[in-house]
Parts: sequence; structure tokens; C-alpha cells
Amino acid sequence: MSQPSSPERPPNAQGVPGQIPVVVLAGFLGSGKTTLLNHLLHRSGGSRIAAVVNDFGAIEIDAMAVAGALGDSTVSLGNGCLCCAVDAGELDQYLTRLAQPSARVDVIVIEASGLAEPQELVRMVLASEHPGIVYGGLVEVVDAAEFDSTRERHPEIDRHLGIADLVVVNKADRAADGERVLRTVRELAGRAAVVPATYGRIDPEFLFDCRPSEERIGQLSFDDLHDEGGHGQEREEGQDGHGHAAPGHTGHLHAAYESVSFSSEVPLDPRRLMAFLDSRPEGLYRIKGYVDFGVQDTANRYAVHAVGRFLRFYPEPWGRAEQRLTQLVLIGSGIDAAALAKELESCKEDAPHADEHSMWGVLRYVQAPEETDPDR
Ligand SMILES: Nc1nc2c(ncn2[C@@H]2O[C@H](COP(=O)(O)OP(=O)(O)OP(=O)(O)O)[C@@H](O)[C@H]2O)c(=O)[nH]1
Repeated sequence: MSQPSSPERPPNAQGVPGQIPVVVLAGFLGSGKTTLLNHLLHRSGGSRIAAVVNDFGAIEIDAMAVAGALGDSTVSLGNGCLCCAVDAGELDQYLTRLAQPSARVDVIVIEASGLAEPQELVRMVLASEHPGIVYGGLVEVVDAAEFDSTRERHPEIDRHLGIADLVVVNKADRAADGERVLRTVRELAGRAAVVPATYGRIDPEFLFDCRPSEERIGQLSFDDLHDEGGHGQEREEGQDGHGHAAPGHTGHLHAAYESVSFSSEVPLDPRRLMAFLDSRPEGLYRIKGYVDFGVQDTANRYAVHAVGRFLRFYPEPWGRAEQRLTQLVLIGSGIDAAALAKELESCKEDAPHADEHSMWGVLRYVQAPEETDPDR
């Protein structure tokens, strides 16, 4: 891969004059990609990071979670996996915007949705005609605690690990058998560097160093980056009979998944929401967003994350001019989207009155101080 360099741009952090590395950050739903990106944004020292954030659901929860740290150095692409919702030309336009010389960016990170096909994204970056950027490698984040069950449901995860340049085995604090997971990932990841992490806390240098060799790109473009149909045999669609595939996407991880987006200006009743969350169906793997509990806590909004059976709330002070709003995205396979939306509707409070006991259910799932992400 050789791209001409632009003479006016100073050498970037990787020492390649004029070219900005574009790193693809991928990993299954809830593995910790946004957490890792936020860590990098807070700990990158003098390096300037720009980001392209891609949400699967219609409400851009991930973009909200990184926007504060990035301002206009972020481009947000909601509603659909980047690998199918955007073509290479469009991606190029976004990269051009972020790579303007005046922004003096050292690295651009593309945070894929948790259901994107990483090889499609790598292919798009390699296809970029922008002379100022260069493919900077694929980082795969693995949820060590959910690794076995995710792999069972989605054997294609092995293929994703096989094409990565750096694998971050995240949630080391939650994994019952972290060492074994690490060994398995090392076997699957081939020549990639594999690092364990908690809350995505990796040395930012890894990001700049994960650049693939020319030889490896050659290997990828031939074996793994071929177009539609090349990975059709491994598809999950049809296995559980709940595929919601868009034409041409049938081999993709996201083919069998649906999302529900819910927004409400009426606060939610904490007891009703907890009853909903406690009885959430198996297929509903991921929930994320922000909840307004109205009079029950006027000072804070509650960020909520469910990943598999794991559930956490994170109270965060409302901004001074911030609109009080609940915004949730639910992602799952084999879910009844209409029924879930209806259930959420019925969680809205009807007659607001402060009741100190009503928050107890929620508070049981508030992160304990010893397990807190320092970059939140
Ligand atoms: N205990 C623990 N929780 C973590 C760790 N890393 C991330 N989390 C939590 O896992 C949840 C999901 O993290 P995110 O960073 O939003 O995951 P993501 O991969 O961006 O999610 P999607 O974009 O939906 O695929 C959040 O509640 C995080 O706080 C970790 O190392 N340990």
C-alpha cells in the first residue's frame, strides 16, 4: 500500500510524514469500545485524536458519550452499521473533514457499531483515495466475561480476531477465568498483540503502534477482505429463525439483530423500569442510554448499560441547560420490538410524587466506587 504524502503536513505521531493513521476500533456489543475510546481521549497526552462514531440504533448514545471530550473532532453516524449504511466515498468525505491540516490530528479512530463487520470497514479505509490518510490497523475489543457465550452464538468472532492487529481483552475484573480467555484469544489472534485490560485502560501508545505491516495488509486484502458472499457460510441468519436481514447483508453479524429506540420527555418510574429490566428477554443483549427519573432525583440523569445479564446505572449530574429526557437504545436478536417499545411506554410515570423508597431498585445497580471507570 503506497499513498503519496502531502508536503504541507508535519510528521504525525507515527512518524510518517503527511499521513494520518486511521484505526478501526471494533468488538461485539458492549465489549467496551466507547469506554476504551474515552480512555484514549483522556489519556492521549499531546496526541490529537479524532473519531468517527457509529451507532446501531437511531439515537446516538455512543456519540453522546464521546462528544464531550471531542467537540468538533468527531463525526457521528447513527442508525445502521457503518459497514453497510455508508459507502467508501461517503466515509472518505468524513475522513477528509477530520483530516484537515488545520485540525493537526495525529490519529483518527473509527469506532464501529458492536455489530459491524470489521473487514468491511478495513476494506473501506484501504479503498480511501484521500492522500492524507493511511490505514492504521484493526483493534478488536473482547468482553472477557462474555467471551465464551458470545463465541458460541457467533462463531464469526474467531474470524474477526484473526484479522486484528491488536486485541484488547477487556473486563478483566469481571472475568471468572481471565487467564484461560486470554490464552484462547492469543491462539485465535495469530500475530496480533493481545493485551488484557480493565475499563479499556491500555497504553495509548498501543493505538499508534498497532499499525499493520505491508505484508499483513496484502494477506488481509486477499483472504479476508473479499466482497459479499465470502463469509456467507458462517452466517447466523436463519439459525434462530429471527433474521431481519437487509438484502445483501445476510452474512453480516448484524443481519439477525434489531434495535428499538425510545425517547421520552416524561420521566420514567423507577419501579416500573426495574420490573421491565428484571424481566428482559434473553435475546435482548444490549441496552444503553440515559434515564430521567424526574422528581425521584432531580440532580442526576442515570446512564444505563445492560450487556447480557449484566446491568449498571451511573448517576451523572444534569448539565445546566440540558433538556431532561430519557433516551434508550435496545439491541437484540429474536426480540419483539413492538412489544418492548410498548413496555417502555408503560414505564412512564403518571402522577409524580417524590418517594424515597422508589429508587432502591435502581440504586442496587449503581456502580460501587471500587469498580468505577476513572474516565467516566
Ligand atoms: N466491570 C467492567 N465494566 C466495563 C469494563 N469496560 C467497560 N465496562 C462497562 O461495560 C458497559 C459497556 O461499555 P461500552 O464502552 O459502552 O461498550 P461498547 O462496546 O461501546 O458498546 P456498543 O457500542 O453498544 O457495542 C458499560 O457499562 C461500561 O462501563 C471493564 O473493564 N469492567
